[in-house]
Amino acid sequence: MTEATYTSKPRLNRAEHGRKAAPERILHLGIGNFTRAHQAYYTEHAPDAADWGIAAFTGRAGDNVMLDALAPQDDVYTLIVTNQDGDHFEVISSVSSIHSADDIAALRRYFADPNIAIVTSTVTEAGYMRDRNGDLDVANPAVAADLAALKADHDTNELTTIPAKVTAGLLARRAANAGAITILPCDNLAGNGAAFRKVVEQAITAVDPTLLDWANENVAWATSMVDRITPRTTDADRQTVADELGWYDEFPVRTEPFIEWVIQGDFPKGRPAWDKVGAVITDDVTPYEHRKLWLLNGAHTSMAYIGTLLGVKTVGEAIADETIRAWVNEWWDLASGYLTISTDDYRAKLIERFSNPRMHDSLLRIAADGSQKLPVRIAPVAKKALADGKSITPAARAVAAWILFLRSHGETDAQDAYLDDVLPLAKADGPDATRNVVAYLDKELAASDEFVKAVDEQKEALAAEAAKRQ
Ligand SMILES: NC(=O)c1ccc[n+]([C@@H]2O[C@H](COP(=O)([O-])OP(=O)(O)OC[C@H]3O[C@@H](n4cnc5c(N)ncnc54)[C@H](O)[C@@H]3O)[C@@H](O)[C@H]2O)c1
Ligand SMILES: O=P(O)(O)OC[C@@H](O)[C@@H](O)[C@H](O)[C@H](O)CO
Repeated sequence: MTEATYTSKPRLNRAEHGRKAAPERILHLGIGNFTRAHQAYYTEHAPDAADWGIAAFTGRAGDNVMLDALAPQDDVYTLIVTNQDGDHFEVISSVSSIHSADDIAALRRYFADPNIAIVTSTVTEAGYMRDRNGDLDVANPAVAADLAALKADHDTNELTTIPAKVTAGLLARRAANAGAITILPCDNLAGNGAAFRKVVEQAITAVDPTLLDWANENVAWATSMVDRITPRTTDADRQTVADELGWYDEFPVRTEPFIEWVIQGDFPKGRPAWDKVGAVITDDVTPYEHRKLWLLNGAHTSMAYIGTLLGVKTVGEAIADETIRAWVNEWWDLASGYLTISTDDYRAKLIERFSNPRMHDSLLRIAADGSQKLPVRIAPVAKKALADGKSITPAARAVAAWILFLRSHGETDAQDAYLDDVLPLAKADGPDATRNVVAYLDKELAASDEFVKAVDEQKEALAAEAAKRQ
């Protein structure tokens, strides 16, 4: 790339390039690139966009890069849609403000505001702070500290975990008599509404059980399937914006043309007319969630580890590799057997999306937090296949690739909220080593000799394939 000159351009700003900030009625937890390409895009395009602004918080303490980058440009940013034949640009203005994950006082104020109608989240699977049974992980020191602090003082500002923060927010909403609210998770997790509800209700029970009745009457738990592949921002994206639009945007976001949002739930205080701009409102989101999570995300997760082991860097390169593509198809054949909605066009579309030559989606982005992803993307299908006597090879291959990835990249590129737990397991040797690491993902799978043997076989097969390619 030629020398970057984007910082020499005038800064993107709301007054010149965007819309006036809309009144804040949506509270978002965990703003990242995906929120900006997806929920903020739908809200921007809704016919009632002028009535619905998003007040967003970063998800984790210290994750303030986006906050700092967008503040000098009034929280507006450039969305780059990567069409096959060129880029399409637009300025998104629907994020009215961004706050730090540490600003618990501000979070409380928003929850206590009766104008806030909806809370959305993209805090990653790890942000739910669940244990292996899907319960709130009270053994986690951060969770335990938050629950103790909030129990002792409902006004404490020393909170770091999402379930405790939401509990603090709901306590404030009850105290302010601010009325009903919808909580609408947008994380890649089947049944994200029920999963989020479970950990928040368990936090409430630990902190102040009297809040449970209030929450039952006032919180509408929605569930959603979200889809739009959104890679990390690069300097090349910043330069493209400067060259094509003439302004300096420190945090543009590049995404694909495809977009989907399927929502199940009630909105007692209203919602933007997202359905007028393509969002699907349904009574049963489950089939859509399984299709997306198993086919798209399951293939992503498999490719992330297999591809990295075989020296491939992006999704586009992985799907172009004949061997990896054949393995993805094998996974899709297996998973499709457990879906209740059609997959033929969906699979063809996925190949097209993964192959978009202008998207450079890094496998390492997708490889993050495998300890949280394999249990929801791969394990459910593996268990069904075992019970039905079907081939478990594609599922075992994904698990084997993750173990080998941790062994080879655990100290370098692997990012995982639970790395301290899984790395020693993955690196262990001995007769029960594979069973123990599989047990971290799923106890039922670990109890299956057939599955553990298949993972061992796939570890050998993948290592041989990697050696062949060197
Ligand atoms: N990028 C995509 O293609 C895509 C598509 C569909 C869904 N999603 C969902 O959005 C989430 C975020 O993806 P992104 O691309 O915006 O990532 P990002 O890195 O741009 O932003 C991640 C956000 O999540 C927060 N976060 C990360 N780990 C957390 C934790 N353990 N607890 C609380 N908050 C945490 C960060 O603070 C940040 O605000 C994904 O995990 C996924 O659930 C992403
Ligand atoms: O966002 P994650 O980390 O849960 O998963 C990584 C990718 O599989 C994911 O971001 C996809 O790109 C996305 O789910 C497409 O809609």
